[in-house]
Order: sequence, then structure tokens, then C-alpha cells
Amino acid sequence: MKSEHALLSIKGLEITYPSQDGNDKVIAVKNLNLDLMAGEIGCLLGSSGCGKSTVLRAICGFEPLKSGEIYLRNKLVSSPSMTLPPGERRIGMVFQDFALFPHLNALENVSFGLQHLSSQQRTTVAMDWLSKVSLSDKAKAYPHELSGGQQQRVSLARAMAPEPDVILLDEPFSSLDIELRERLAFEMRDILKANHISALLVTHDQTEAFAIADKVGVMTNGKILQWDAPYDLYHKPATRYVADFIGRGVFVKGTVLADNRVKIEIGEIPLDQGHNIEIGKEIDVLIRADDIQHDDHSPMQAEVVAKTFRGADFLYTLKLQSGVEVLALVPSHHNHEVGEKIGITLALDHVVTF
Ligand SMILES: Nc1ncnc2c1ncn2[C@@H]1O[C@H](COP(=O)(O)OP(=O)(O)OP(=O)(O)O)[C@@H](O)[C@H]1O
Repeated sequence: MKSEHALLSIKGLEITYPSQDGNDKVIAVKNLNLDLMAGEIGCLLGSSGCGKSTVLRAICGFEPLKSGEIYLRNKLVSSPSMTLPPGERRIGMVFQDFALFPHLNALENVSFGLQHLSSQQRTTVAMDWLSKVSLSDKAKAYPHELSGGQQQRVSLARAMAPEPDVILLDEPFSSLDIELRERLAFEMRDILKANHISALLVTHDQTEAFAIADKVGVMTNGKILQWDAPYDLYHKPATRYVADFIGRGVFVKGTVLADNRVKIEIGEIPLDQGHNIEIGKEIDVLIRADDIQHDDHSPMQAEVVAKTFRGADFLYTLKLQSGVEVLALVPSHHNHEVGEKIGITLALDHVVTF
């Protein structure tokens, strides 16, 4: 069975909190399943309150389970009848605010979890991890003397130094500038991959999730709707909620044709194998901003009703003849005015429908 090889395996997890009036229970997580393989970086992605942090706390051993089981390296660490104490789990944590000890310098922060070693070994190991995050020259610096990105790398080095089974990261970029986030997410991914460390991250930011994770689980109401590679989440969303949540898209009406194709207002698209929809049926077809291309020579016209400059491209909102509005990403040297009509073609090779 696949999960036998998983480093972290969560089966049928349910966690409840007492509600404010003390009577009913808030179900924070329900029937959640997840397998994280050795060396894999996973991410739970969902909006505020969907239960992401509760899952992390349960993995750490801070939440009792209502039902289900959590295994680390095939060892049962949590079930409704037992919770292995947090200190006895081999888990590293990186928090939203980095949670560095302000009165300890970078080296001392990283040494903190290495109390089982001699003082000389501690320094050697901690210096080694500081060098792995490219901060050897900041060993003596205190947290307030480091930038946000540097503090985050110290925090990562501190979590990695005791060589835990898995590192959990709780919104690790949310206190940083938006421009920094994506770069640091890539940087963190490189460090984790170079050191073969498995990690589970939670975030509400899709760009962050896609930049860092091998597998992303889209969560809502305490459930994972789909656990997949970012590419598959984007191109093969399993539910309408996932399709709406990931990437910017619009659903337009389509009609199923005889030869396994679907006709929409601006063209025809093949239906994916496995869709057995009766001919003539009306379906909703997902059209993303990168599915529509601008082509000055195309006879098919759409009116620009809004536009946002994004540097390399414009995100145009285009009104089709029927009045339906779709989005289109267009290289920014094609600078058209609102109200202008522009030529478009459909660049979609398969239908996403539900
Ligand atoms: N200690 C608690 N007591 C009662 N309800 C709680 C408690 N902690 C969390 N909840 C509720 O459980 C649900 C899940 O909360 P959780 O913190 O796991 O969500 P989250 O996805 O991490 O949200 P955020 O991104 O805002 O941190 C929410 O409805 C929340 O209100």
C-alpha cells in the first residue's frame, strides 16, 4: 500500500473544538487523508478558517484527535486514545513570525535544539547549517540586526539542525513583503531539496504554494478537496471549487457535439477522454486567462472592457459578442484601449467541466 512508504501519513483525521456556548462542537477538520513521501514538499492551501493550522498542530501533538490516526515513519503518533507528546516527535517548526529568541544570536538560535551534543559539536553543527542557508557571516548577529528574509533562513536552519523527520511551516512568508515572498519561497525550496528534507507548509497564498510545493492540497471546511501537483491542480481541477480557487478563470456555456467535442462561442474544444456526456447537452466550460490569445489577424473580435498592467503582460477583461466576459493575458507591447475591439483566438486543448 502506498501509505506504507509515506513519511507522514494522516488517515481519516477529525478534530473538533467546543463552540463558544460550550454546547455544540466546531468541526475544524473532517475525514482528512494525506500522505507525504520522503523528500517531498507538501502544502495545505486554503482560505482563513479552513483548518490548516489545526492540521499542523495535530501533527505536532498539540491537538487531541476525535477520530483518525497520524503516523510518522510508520509509527503511530496520534489516535483518539493516545497522543505522543510533542517533544517525543521528530518535528521541526518554522512559524509565521519566525519566533527567533531575541536575546540569542543567529548561531545560538540554531544551536538551541542541539542540547544533546557537546558545546563544541553544537557550534560545528550550527555553523554548518548557517552555511547551508548562506548566513555564515551573520553567526554573531542578533535577530533585530537581520532582515526578514535572513531571520527566516535562521529559523529554517534552527528547525533543520536537529535533523527532524519533517519540517512544518506555518505561513512562513506572510510577514514579508509581497515581492520577497516568491523569491524566498524558491530559495526555501532549494534549501529543503538540497538537504533532502520533507516539509509540510500551510498558506492561503497560491503563488507561494505553487513556488515551493511538489504537492498541494486545496482545503475548505476542514477537508482536502484535491491533493495534487500544482500543474495538475491548475489543468485538471477535480471540482468546481478547486477550479475557481486556483488561477483566474471564467465558466462559459458550451454544447456537446457528436464527435466528442464541445462548442463554445469562440471555438470548439475536444472533450477529455473519460467524459461521457450526451450529445446536445449544455455544460459549463472553464476558460482561463491564458486560454485566450490576442491575434490582430483573427476575424473573431472582443471588446476590451478593462485592463490591468502587470509588467510583462496585460490582464484584459474582454466582452464577447454574446456579452459574456472572459479574461486574457496578453504581452504588454499590445497596448489596447478600453472600448477598442481586438482579434482573439482560443488556445485550449482540453475541456475542464463538471
Ligand atoms: N481553540 C479553538 N477553539 C474553538 N474553535 C477553534 C479553535 N481554534 C480554531 N478554531 C476554529 O476551527 C476552524 C479552523 O481553524 P484553523 O486555525 O485551523 O484555520 P486556518 O485555516 O489555519 O485559518 P487561518 O489561515 O486564519 O489561520 C475555524 O473555524 C476556527 O474558528
